Amino acid sequence: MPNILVTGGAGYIGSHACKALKAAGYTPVTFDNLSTGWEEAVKFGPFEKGDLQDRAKLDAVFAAYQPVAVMHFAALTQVGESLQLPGLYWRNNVLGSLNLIEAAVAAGCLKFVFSSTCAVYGDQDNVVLDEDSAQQPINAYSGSKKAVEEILRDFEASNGLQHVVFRYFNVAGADPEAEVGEFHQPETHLIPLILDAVDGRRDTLTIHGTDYDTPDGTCIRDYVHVMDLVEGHILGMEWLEEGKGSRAFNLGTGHGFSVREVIEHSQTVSNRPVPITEGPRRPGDCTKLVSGSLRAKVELGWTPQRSDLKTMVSDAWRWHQSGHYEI
Ligand SMILES: NC(=O)c1ccc[n+]([C@@H]2O[C@H](COP(=O)([O-])OP(=O)(O)OC[C@H]3O[C@@H](n4cnc5c(N)ncnc54)[C@H](O)[C@@H]3O)[C@@H](O)[C@H]2O)c1
Ligand SMILES: O=c1ccn([C@@H]2O[C@H](COP(=O)(O)OP(=O)(O)O[C@H]3O[C@H](CO)[C@@H](O)[C@H](O)[C@H]3O)[C@@H](O)[C@H]2O)c(=O)[nH]1
Repeated sequence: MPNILVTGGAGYIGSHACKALKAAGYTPVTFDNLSTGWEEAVKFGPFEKGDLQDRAKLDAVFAAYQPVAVMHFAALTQVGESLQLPGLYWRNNVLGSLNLIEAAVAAGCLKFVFSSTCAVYGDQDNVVLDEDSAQQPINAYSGSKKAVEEILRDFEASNGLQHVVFRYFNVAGADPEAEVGEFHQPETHLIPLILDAVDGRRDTLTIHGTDYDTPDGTCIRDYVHVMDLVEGHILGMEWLEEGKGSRAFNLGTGHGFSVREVIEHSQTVSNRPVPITEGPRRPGDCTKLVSGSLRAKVELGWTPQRSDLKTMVSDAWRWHQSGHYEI
């Protein structure tokens, strides 16, 4: 089975990608420093503990496993933290990615799949966000992702690095078999926080801002199921294997849900009330992020199967109740 180097394979999305890669006939080799990930989540292939900034370790891993491609999920991902600590984000996400890209090119591994974000488009109200939309990041996190996209383009020009960039909208849900799921410490993502409030792990869910220019005053996001998202990555790998060249794809459903709508669905799925508190806006948040593109569907043949809100919350709830890595 061909090896794929999966950076961030101990994290939320990377661990689901490893499961999908194994099912598709690849061996996922996880490279992760466990800064926000969990060794218990590495279940589907070998684990190499290491930091993206350790070039010698990266070179050794490329030499040992001879991966045919890289899937690069490893990053720091909290918008709020990136506003407080921009240097940390630029160093970890940009210098770390540059190191990885240089190591891949040096090893002759010229197929690269990168986790970017719809947040690279910034706060563009009433604009359809397609892959050609202007990129106007409003925080260091999304700025770091835009920078890595640019680095990839430069290494394509210089070394022929073929890359697929996926700009995710809000990733949600969990493996329906609950082998892996979402667990961040601290958690900042809406759905797991709602479920924590539902089952008493926290007192309340604070709604970050109720005065946005949206129908119910709360932010709107486009939620996509993590299993659908990682299936998109398998299609992205096949795209590169078929020599179709570098391309950027949004991965979202095109349907937006407000924070209050997500809370309502969570009450229905869990059949329990969600205790809420209305709080101020969270710095760095955009009002509305919804994908306006069918490119992944049309060109990759990506057909999301589980990305309706009820299924996403149900799968997250099942995982939530099955026990976490850290117990
Ligand atoms: N979760 C979302 O909704 C979302 C949306 C858009 C984009 N993304 C992107 O998807 C990717 C995965 O996100 P996630 O939600 O799974 O995050 P996560 O924190 O669960 O996983 C990230 C993993 O990367 C590892 N890591 C971080 N820095 C590293 C370094 N320097 N060296 C080695 N390993 C390192 C962490 O230990 C962790 O296991 C990230 O690149 C993120 O920016 C996520
Ligand atoms: O306790 C909470 C947590 C979140 N929210 C709101 O819920 C929405 C979604 O927030 P969250 O789940 O934290 O996701 P985002 O901040 O939208 O960011 C995610 O989605 C982005 C793409 O949209 C990615 O780039 C990021 O990595 C990923 O964390 C936002 O409006 C938040 O203000 C609350 O109201 N209360």
